[in-house]
Amino acid sequence: MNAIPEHPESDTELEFESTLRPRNLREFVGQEKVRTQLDLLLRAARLQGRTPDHILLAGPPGLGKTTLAMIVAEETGQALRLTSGPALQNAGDLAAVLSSMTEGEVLFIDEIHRMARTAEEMLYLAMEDFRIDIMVGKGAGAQSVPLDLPPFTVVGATTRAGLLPAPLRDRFGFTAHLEFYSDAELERVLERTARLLELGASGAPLAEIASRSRGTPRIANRLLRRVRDWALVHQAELDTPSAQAALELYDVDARGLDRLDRAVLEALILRFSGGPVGVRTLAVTVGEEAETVEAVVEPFLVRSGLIARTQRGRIATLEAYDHLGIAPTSR
Ligand SMILES: Nc1ncnc2c1ncn2[C@@H]1O[C@H](COP(=O)(O)OP(=O)(O)OP(=O)(O)O)[C@@H](O)[C@H]1O
Repeated sequence: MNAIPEHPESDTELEFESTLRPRNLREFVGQEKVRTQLDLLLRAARLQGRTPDHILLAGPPGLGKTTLAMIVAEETGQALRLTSGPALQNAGDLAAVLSSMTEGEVLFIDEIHRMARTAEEMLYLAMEDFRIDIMVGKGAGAQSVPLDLPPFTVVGATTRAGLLPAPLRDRFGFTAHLEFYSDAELERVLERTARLLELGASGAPLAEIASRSRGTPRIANRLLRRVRDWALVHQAELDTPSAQAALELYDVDARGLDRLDRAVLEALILRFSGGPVGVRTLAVTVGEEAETVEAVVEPFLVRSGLIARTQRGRIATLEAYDHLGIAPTSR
């Protein structure tokens, strides 16, 4: 299991995240291209006095999708409604949300790829024509009653854009592909967080944390908090040795791999002779959900050059053997 979980788990973690969220596009660090594209889209809508087009945000967890949805609402001066794919398990669940939307509101649907098919079909119509058909009554007497909706903007977020059916993908006027952050960008995220938390830290220790944060702001902020705890308990400065000691304690290695990443790599090398092997088989071997391995572990390990995707499955690279200190001759 992850020592530093990918998703916020406790109320304090959630509260911590929400206090750190940038409130507008200027405060949002990195993702230059997406920021420029989004800024243009919002400004054009404002100039034309209309609601912005629907927006799809795609990318691994913790890169800022929820934050961007909140920024869209903030920048358009509208309220944000939050729901998620798993909460929309039938058309009725979605109808309840849509029928109470007011003009211009922003509807954020997290994990939109996990909606039920019937809800998805209702959403196509709502996004395209701002209309839904509601079933009233049951059995032979059931009737479909059309309901007009005011214009609104859907912001969908997904870690798996490929799983969205094409008709739904096509309803979005703009798809933003969020990329992992560079170490320099993460350092800027951490500088901002350190300032907001009044930690008085800058420079080298933040660079150390940034380089172990898997290109992900959520992880960077989380690790900073663990380092702060360590420095507090040991009555030490929040400096580079404190950062190294704290991160070692939480099993985050010099390249940012955590226990789950290493378990996947070790399984690939030791149990499957370096591959090729399917990602689902790897997930079962390490006792983790396939979706977590596919959406979180694999993109990071591929980006780090430690595993490669081939047509026949995943293979460990020489760098992976090197990183784990295993001789490639054991292949
Ligand atoms: N570009 C950024 N600049 C500064 N902080 C950021 C940025 N992106 C994300 N963060 C911070 O990282 C944390 C996680 O971001 P967010 O919840 O928006 O990610 P997400 O992509 O929606 O993740 P998930 O898909 O798991 O819900 C938040 O605390 C947010 O403040």
